[in-house]
Amino acid sequence: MRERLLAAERVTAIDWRKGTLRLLDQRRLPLEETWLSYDSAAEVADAIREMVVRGAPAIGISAAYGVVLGLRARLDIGGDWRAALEEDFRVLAESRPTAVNLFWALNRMRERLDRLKPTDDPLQVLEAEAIAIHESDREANLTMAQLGVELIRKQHSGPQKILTHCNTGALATGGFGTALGVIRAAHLEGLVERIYADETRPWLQGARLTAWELANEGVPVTLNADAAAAHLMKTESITWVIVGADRITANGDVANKIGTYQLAVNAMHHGVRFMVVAPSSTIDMSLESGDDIPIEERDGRELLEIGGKRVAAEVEAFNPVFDVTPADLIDAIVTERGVVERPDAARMAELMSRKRLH
Ligand SMILES: CSC[C@H]1O[C@H](OP(=O)(O)O)[C@H](O)[C@@H]1O
Repeated sequence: MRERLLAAERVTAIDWRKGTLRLLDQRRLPLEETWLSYDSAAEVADAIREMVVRGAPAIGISAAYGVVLGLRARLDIGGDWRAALEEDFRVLAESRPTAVNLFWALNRMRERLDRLKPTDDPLQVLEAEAIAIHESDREANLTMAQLGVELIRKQHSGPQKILTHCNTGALATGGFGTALGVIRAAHLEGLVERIYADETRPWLQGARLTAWELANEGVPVTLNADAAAAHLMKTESITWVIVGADRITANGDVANKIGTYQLAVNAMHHGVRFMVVAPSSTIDMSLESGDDIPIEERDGRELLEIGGKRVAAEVEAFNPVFDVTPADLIDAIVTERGVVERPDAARMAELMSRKRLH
């Protein structure tokens, strides 16, 4: 399956080449494929905040490259570059609050800096670390894709109708995707009859990104309004809801795109299995439960406007962009360390004690 997934790869969102970071501007997809170049940590922080690049793992990977850009600038200036670099770490850490992959990546870059030997070339070492973070995420996605397909096969044979939310594909990660990586692999294995993609208001990651990724690869996909998801579960024999995550806490609660929680409640009601797919860089064992996860609220204009054009009445808008699904509504969490079925604190701790499978 690995080889077929690699052969099927069409899309990437992050390009690090000869010391320059280029990001595919996801605000313009699917109508325009525009790449933007970045030369500083502050610019990368802006790109994350403005969702040029989005998706928990992709945010972490981009921030890691942002640290390298900051380091190069500080070294060029000279002086106490290590102290000056703290400003770059700060602006990157303040870009978005919920996806723990951002903080995981920044901590990993900081730890690598702290292990520098006097003979090391800081720029070379940090660039290698950022590239390793990027490549490790792609590898994790390949591993999770295989584990997710095995989980589907364990419950169902033949083509399935699967519903997914937001975008968890190559655009949200270092490649292949998390939930969408499982869906890609399931399609390659003949396990997909149809994918139902929630449009995912207000930013429309499903309508603009997931539908685009899947259509590009000939995966049968139908776009549906978020409000149609429960009706689809009731009338269309959907067997799985498969989603990503932005932060998973020690007890297995999952923060993900707004609308995920109501999908899980409806999935429970309709006997649809609920799978979360995320690398262990999304797991935050320092938080006991989902109650502790900071939930990002974005500008209400994302609700009041579409494509920059006002569509709503002149009213206040409430725009939290994540919600928390309790562990007891989740059938399985798939990571590159293995699968946790019926997640709880003990099972999450056991998972995190395991080595990565790749
Ligand atoms: C591969 S996880 C992607 C995760 O991130 C998305 O949020 P956003 O588009 O706001 O960055 C969404 O929660 C996805 O599940």
